[in-house]
Amino acid sequence: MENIQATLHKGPAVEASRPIKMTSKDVIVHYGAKQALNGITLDIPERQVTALIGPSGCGKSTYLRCLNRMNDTIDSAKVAGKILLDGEDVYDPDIDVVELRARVGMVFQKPNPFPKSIYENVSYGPKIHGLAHSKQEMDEIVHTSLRKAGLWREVHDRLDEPGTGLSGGQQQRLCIARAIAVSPEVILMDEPCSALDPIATATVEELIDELRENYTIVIVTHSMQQAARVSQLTAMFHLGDLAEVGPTEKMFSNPDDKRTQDYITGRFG
Ligand SMILES: Nc1ncnc2c1ncn2[C@@H]1O[C@H](COP(=O)(O)OP(=O)(O)OP(=O)(O)O)[C@@H](O)[C@H]1O
Repeated sequence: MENIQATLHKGPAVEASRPIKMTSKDVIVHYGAKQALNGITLDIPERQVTALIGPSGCGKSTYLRCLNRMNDTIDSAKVAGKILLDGEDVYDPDIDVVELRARVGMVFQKPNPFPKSIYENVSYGPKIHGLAHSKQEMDEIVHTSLRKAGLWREVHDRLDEPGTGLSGGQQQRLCIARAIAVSPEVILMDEPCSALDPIATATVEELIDELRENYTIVIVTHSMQQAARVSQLTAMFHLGDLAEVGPTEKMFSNPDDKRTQDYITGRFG
């Protein structure tokens, strides 16, 4: 616990009055007969990093996937309850899911660039969403996204080379550039550093800290040091329940719930 306290982010703590970007109310998820989430009610503050922590199998990824309806792609998954983005029900039948996933983008555990050039990896989303009307506009989007993802300096002279030829950390930042290219409001990250070495992890963590200026970020992480370093709000999941949510500093120094206390001191998980 002392170690984690030493790594706590020294930036501004979560502001009590921060506007709420996404809200979930009583979210229940079943995979077939198995219940994975038991009724999650959680507010995600705008332009902050919210970390989802908890032992393996407690439902963190399931919850994350509800936020942009990625669970729709799993046949056995049934989602109940409400999830609102700026007050709008993301499960409303009139919602265009492709549009929703542009507004609420996702970065996965394993970097997954398309087997295409660096340029095409970033331009693909803007192309299908019709965001550029000329080659010049597309170049601008691609270059800006790569800059925001902290990758421009490393790749600007080889945009035509395959994205899969980059290092793991660069590939993950390429995936972040790809998410940024369609101007998302929220970026969901499911253990984005678990396949990366410590140096690439530090670079991605610094990037997450910069990105929160413009984007709302929700990150699933197994690393409590990472949650402490990058997030302002931490939500602790346990066996499909939300055990506790609070400012990261408080969660790692003085949690209210015994399950959080036990988890962060390594008693289980
Ligand atoms: N596609 C699926 N089909 C059936 N059950 C699933 C599926 N995905 C997850 N589950 C189950 O739902 C529960 C929650 O899983 P989930 O992956 O959300 O947890 P997690 O906290 O993200 O775990 P981890 O930290 O190990 O990634 C687990 O019991 C898991 O086995």
